[in-house]
Parts: sequence; structure tokens; C-alpha cells
Amino acid sequence: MTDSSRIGVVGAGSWGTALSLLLAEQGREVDLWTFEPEVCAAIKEKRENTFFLPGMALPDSIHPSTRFEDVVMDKDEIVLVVPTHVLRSTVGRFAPLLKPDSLVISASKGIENDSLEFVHQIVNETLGRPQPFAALSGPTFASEIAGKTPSAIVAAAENEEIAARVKALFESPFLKVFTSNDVLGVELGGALKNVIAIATGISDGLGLGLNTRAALINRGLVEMTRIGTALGARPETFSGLSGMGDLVLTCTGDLSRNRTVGLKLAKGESLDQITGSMKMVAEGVHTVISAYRLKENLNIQAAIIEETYQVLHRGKSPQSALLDLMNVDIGSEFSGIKGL
Ligand SMILES: NC(=O)C1=CN([C@@H]2O[C@H](COP(=O)(O)OP(=O)(O)OC[C@H]3O[C@@H](n4cnc5c(N)ncnc54)[C@H](O)[C@@H]3O)[C@@H](O)[C@H]2O)C=CC1
Ligand SMILES: O=C(CO)COP(=O)(O)O
Repeated sequence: MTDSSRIGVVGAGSWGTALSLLLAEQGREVDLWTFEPEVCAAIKEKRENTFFLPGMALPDSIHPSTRFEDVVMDKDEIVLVVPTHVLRSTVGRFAPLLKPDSLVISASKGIENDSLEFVHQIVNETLGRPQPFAALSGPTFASEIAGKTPSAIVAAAENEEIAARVKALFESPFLKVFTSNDVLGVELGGALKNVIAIATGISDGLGLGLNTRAALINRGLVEMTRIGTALGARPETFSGLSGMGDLVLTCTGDLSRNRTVGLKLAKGESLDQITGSMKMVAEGVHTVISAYRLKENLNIQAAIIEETYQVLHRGKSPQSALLDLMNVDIGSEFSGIKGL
């Protein structure tokens, strides 16, 4: 039978653990699915996720488990927060246990490489039915949310009541939750900002100036908006928390894994070395492939995405990518954005 005080969180990386802590502090009993048995054991025995969110004490109301039966079955709400490249397989594993009316709240940020699908599409396709869905996204580093830094985020759902329900779940004395009905725009901003953060990290790692950084952030936003509006998202969503907000955070904040990948690439480390030494995910490394394919399919000018893709996956040097970026033939400032 459903116990409405319990909520399931699928994914015990840094963000899944920080969100579990937030929900526990809001009075919920949280069943937290961990992929790694050792993460489950650490949370049970030490009351700490020593692997992905070290230094944060986790209350007894967070119940870790490696069994989907404990986390997904009979729940009214499931928070889905695994890296996007394993999202389809993860949803596939728990699909038979999920109630058709359970609300799936995605906190993952990415676009699948082969299908070019967003999380809401992957979820519906894998389940074979439209599932109640919301996307939670914005400028929120996991460690700062766990440390109660005043922050803001957006909950997007097609249905206003669902967005309001997600707001009520996550709003706390230090987290403001805004609502939106532009699910695609919110998902797309959260995914594409990681690509621009890698580009900014490369630029900063090369020792280029603050002018360059600001230009990359701003023109990166235009590229995100061009792709988003071509797919049907609303232009204003990209000036919101999940667009501009998260872009600024991730491009300038040294806590960002994506920005760090760019900094290291500029210092001459190979992508394999960098990702091989990380236990956490830098989604932009995968998302740049999807972003490149989307821009090609849609015939959209997106030179920063193009050059970042070439550096990460085609062996181009950051220096020649920069030269090519400065030689792009450009039009008026907002050309290519639909609905402006
Ligand atoms: N960490 C952060 O500050 C934030 C992260 N996000 C997003 O949340 C999502 C999850 O990222 P994090 O929690 O940061 O993860 P993380 O980078 O801290 O840890 C990696 C996660 O991937 C899981 N994993 C690895 N292989 C797996 C597999 N085969 N099947 C299922 N799970 C597997 C690990 O168990 C772990 O939970 C990403 O899309 C990320 O962009 C969004 C907002 C903030
Ligand atoms: O999405 C994030 C903050 O909003 C986290 O960014 P990174 O994955 O680059 O650390």
C-alpha cells in the first residue's frame, strides 16, 4: 500500500544524495537507490555518501537500497537522477514496478546521443505510456544545496498542478522553486549549458581573458536558444534559471565538473585521461555529441558547439578551434532565434 510520506530517489550520486537530504529535511522518508553496493553500505554504516557527497551527514530518514522494489514500488513520486547515458537502461530495469500514475521528477541534465531524445521522451518511450512528468533544473551545485546555500531552481511540467506539487515538495527555507510549463526548454537549457561550460573552461585554461569568457557565455546562450526554439521551446525560458542562470553558474563556478574538463583539456590532458580519473559524470562530454547532431540536423549556426565537439571528439587543438571561432561569418545578434 502507498505510504505518502515516502518518496523514491533513483541515483545516489552527488545530486541524488543532496536532493535526498533536502527531502529528508522537509520531513519525508526517502528510499534512495544506489547503483554501487559500496555506496549503499557507506550510507547505511557511516550515514555519509563518502563516494559522491563526502562530509555531509545523512539522517536516518534516508534509506539506501540497491533494490528497485524498495525504492520504486508503491511510490507516488520518484526522483530520477542518474546520468543520461544510463537513464534508459535504468528506467527499463524499474519499469515493471512503477505505478502508471506515479509522478517522475527528472533532475538529470542531458540528451541521449543516438535517439537525440530528452529525459521526458526517454521515460515515456521506455515505459510505453505517457507518465506524469516534471523536470527540475537550475543553477544548483549539489554540495551547495547540501550546505544550505540560498538558491533557486525551476520545476517544469506541462500541467500546472504537477509543477505546483513539485514546488511544494522541494521548496525549503533556502531553496526557492519557480514553476514553468516549458518542459522541453527547461530540459534543453540544463543539458546544453554543460557544453558551453566545457568551452569556457577551455578558454579560461588557455589563459584567455574575461572578455572571451563573457562572449562565450553570451553567444553560447544564443546557440542554446536557436536550437531550443527550433525544437519548439520558448525563447524566454533560456533567460531563466535553467538557461542563463545555470549557464553562468557552470561556466564560472570552479565546482563544475564540466568547466573542469575544459580547464584540463586546455592544459594538454587527453579526454580519456580526464574522464578516466573522474568518478563523477561530466554530462557535457556526451551531450556535445547530441548538440552537434541536433545543430547539423536542424541546420543551425552554432559555432561554439561545433568547435567544442571538434576539440572533444575529433582531436582538434583548442588553439585552432579558437582561430576558427574568430573567423566565423556572422549575422545580426539574434538571428536564427525563433519567436523573437
Ligand atoms: N552534481 C550536481 O551538482 C548536479 C548534477 N545534476 C545532474 O544530475 C545527474 C546525476 O549526476 P550526479 O548526481 O552529479 O552524479 P555523480 O557524477 O555524482 O555520480 C555518478 C552517478 O552515476 C551513477 N552510475 C554510474 N554508472 C551507472 C549505471 N551503469 N547505472 C546507473 N547509475 C550509474 C553512480 O551510481 C552515481 O550515482 C546528471 O545528469 C547531472 O548533470 C544536476 C544538477 C546538479
Ligand atoms: O548542473 C550543475 C549545476 O547546476 C552541475 O554542473 P557540473 O555537472 O558541471 O558540475
